[in-house]
Amino acid sequence: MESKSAELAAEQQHFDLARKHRERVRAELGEAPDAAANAGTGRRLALFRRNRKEALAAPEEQVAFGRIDCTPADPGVDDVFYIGRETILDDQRQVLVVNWQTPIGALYYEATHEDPRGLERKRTFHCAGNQIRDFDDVVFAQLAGAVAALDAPDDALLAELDRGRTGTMTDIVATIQGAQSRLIRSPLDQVLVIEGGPGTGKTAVALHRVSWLLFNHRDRLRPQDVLVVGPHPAFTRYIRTVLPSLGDADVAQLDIDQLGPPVQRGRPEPPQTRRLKGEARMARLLARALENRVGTPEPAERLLFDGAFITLSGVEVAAAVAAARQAGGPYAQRRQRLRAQLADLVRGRGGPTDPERLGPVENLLERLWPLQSAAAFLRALLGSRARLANAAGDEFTPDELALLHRRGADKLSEQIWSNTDLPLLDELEELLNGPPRRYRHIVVDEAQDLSPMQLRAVARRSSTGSLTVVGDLAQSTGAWAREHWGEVTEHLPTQLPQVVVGLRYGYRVPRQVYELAAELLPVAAPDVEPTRAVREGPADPGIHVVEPAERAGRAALVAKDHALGGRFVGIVCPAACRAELEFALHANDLQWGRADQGELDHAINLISPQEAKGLEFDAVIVVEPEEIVAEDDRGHRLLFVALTRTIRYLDIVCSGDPLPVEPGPDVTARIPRQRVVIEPDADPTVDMAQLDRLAEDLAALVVAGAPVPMWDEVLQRTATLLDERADRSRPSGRHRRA
Ligand SMILES: Nc1ncnc2c1ncn2[C@@H]1O[C@H](COP(=O)(O)OP(=O)(O)OP(=O)(O)O)[C@@H](O)[C@H]1O
Repeated sequence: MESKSAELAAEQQHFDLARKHRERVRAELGEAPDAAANAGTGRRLALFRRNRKEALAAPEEQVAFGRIDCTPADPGVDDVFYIGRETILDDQRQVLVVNWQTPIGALYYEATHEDPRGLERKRTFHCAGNQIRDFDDVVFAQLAGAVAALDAPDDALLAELDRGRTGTMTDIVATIQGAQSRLIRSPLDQVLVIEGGPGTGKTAVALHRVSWLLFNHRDRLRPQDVLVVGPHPAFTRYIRTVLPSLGDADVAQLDIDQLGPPVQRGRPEPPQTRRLKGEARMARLLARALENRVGTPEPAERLLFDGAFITLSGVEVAAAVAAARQAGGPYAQRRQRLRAQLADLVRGRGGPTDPERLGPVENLLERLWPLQSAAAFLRALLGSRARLANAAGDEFTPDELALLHRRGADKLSEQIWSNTDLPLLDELEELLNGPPRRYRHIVVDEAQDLSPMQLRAVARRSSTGSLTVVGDLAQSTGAWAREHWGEVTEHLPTQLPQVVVGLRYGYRVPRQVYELAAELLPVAAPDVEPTRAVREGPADPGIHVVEPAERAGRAALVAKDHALGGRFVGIVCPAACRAELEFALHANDLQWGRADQGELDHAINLISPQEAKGLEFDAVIVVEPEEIVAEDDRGHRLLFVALTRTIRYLDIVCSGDPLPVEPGPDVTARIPRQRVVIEPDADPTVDMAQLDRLAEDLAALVVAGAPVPMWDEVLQRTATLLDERADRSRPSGRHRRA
């Protein structure tokens, strides 16, 4: 047998050769002459070359991450394949490296001791750039006695998971696990629901599935045919570089609110209204309300053309309206049809034919079938009790209609919309003008929280019914917290089979942290199976129980400590503690990123528990779990989400119960995880300049977070929050505002 150093040298020779040919291709793509017959083709060729070139791995990157040795069909003939991000051929078109997306690539990920898939050996390379440092072998034939070892994660995976995090997700091509690979490669023509606990790789799998589908269904799917929908802007920013790094730059990635029209947002709403406006029966209410806008003709319609009247009988106009009502298609298209019929009637009576002279027809049309925009229509509908009642049918009670009713802004341009208005506007847009741009495959992440109206907005963008739906019922919160996937899939296209498949191994959350978070599961989601954490963390969770007045200062100090250690930090903070925390960060001269503005670009980032969904950090500080639990009807799930955002360190800073699991005794006593002991600082002293800066920051927050007409409301709410805080921090209440 060859010595390891001889083998390493031979492997390095292969890596060097493959790299040489990859660089040859790069040079050729840069130099290829413009042989196109015309300018359009030339542009397309140039674009193709640019995309091809951008898709090539960087010159310093390793050419392959693995190698498989197949059992040779002919004895004496080696069947060895190197697996990498892209296929590399030499100048004789001999394959030096095989793309991970090919069926041969699948063998690398999916061979197991139980089913070696015809492999003798699987080799994993450890490299610095294109320089091989070492490799590990799994020799399948020798595994009979060492099966258990395979259950443990391999070194390459552990090294990848230990890598420090930043504000952007990276691809996992080199370490895709068998179960993940099978989901990535499952058929295009289905609604595939990928479920699994936090950090099982659902998002990563869904994105790699997009790349795999694009590669393997080139004939049916172009990058422009795929849409990825995420829960909020910070998530979209977090995942945005994965697909481009896999060579698929042109896939649309939007957050769910971007599916609606671009209107001014930020209107708050009570939970019952949010719930009601998300229901599917709202679609029927809108459709009826729109049909109700169609008018009834007079018994005789007299139209004045150039000084002479033409009379159309009410019966014939009503027949034209009825025909337009019954014709299929969107409102605007049926309006066109009515216009044409009215013009025909006028022409039949000797009226003008020139469209320029058909003003009276336009007036009649506008009275019978008024032109509508989605926003103007919805503002008028929600602002009128009578219109709501007329459209309600027997589906809404008077109390429900009262929840929907609200006074609209005086001008449409000043209207502020809530998030639950957006799918209504989108629905109306389709009723008025027809379907939006459609896609052949759609990925929906964090789908467990979407309302039926939001799911309808996704479904109407699907031209084929092919979807990848990603989520976790144990993390389902908000007005539409779900218990079963059927509650989600019933609102999605049904022409293709619907399949729910689970991922069971947790790659993000260290064992110690997951065990703590999983104590919530019996209350949060009793039917959900816990995941199996694949690795240990560097430390037990730190529990800091402090006086209320110290809470924010302590959280800021813990964050600072982690940031100084070079870690990417997320502070998950309930709304009730947000202001005090911003104050404390400020007082400690710490800069922070704001997830509510889609920013995760600082060492320390401040996020709400709702915004935490889908994100991850090296170190997470969860502030006041009791408040997080109080923030949602499924508050234990919200806390579960918050606790499972860390890839390494977790700290809980609170003055109440660090793990409010109900029913049960105070858990402080039974948590043996007192890792961090930071001596509490004296109250931060604040000078006037600091107060000015704080005021400026607050003003900037208001300016960035809400349009001008809402400022009063925001400030009033802020005052209420401050009053509440003052009550809690100073029981005497002597500093309360008058
Ligand atoms: N096979 C793998 N190799 C390396 N890293 C992996 C692998 N699978 C998952 N990860 C990493 O684990 C982390 C969690 O993955 P991901 O965000 O996709 O999980 P998730 O199931 O969507 O989590 P959540 O439900 O909390 O949003 C990410 O950092 C991801 O890169």
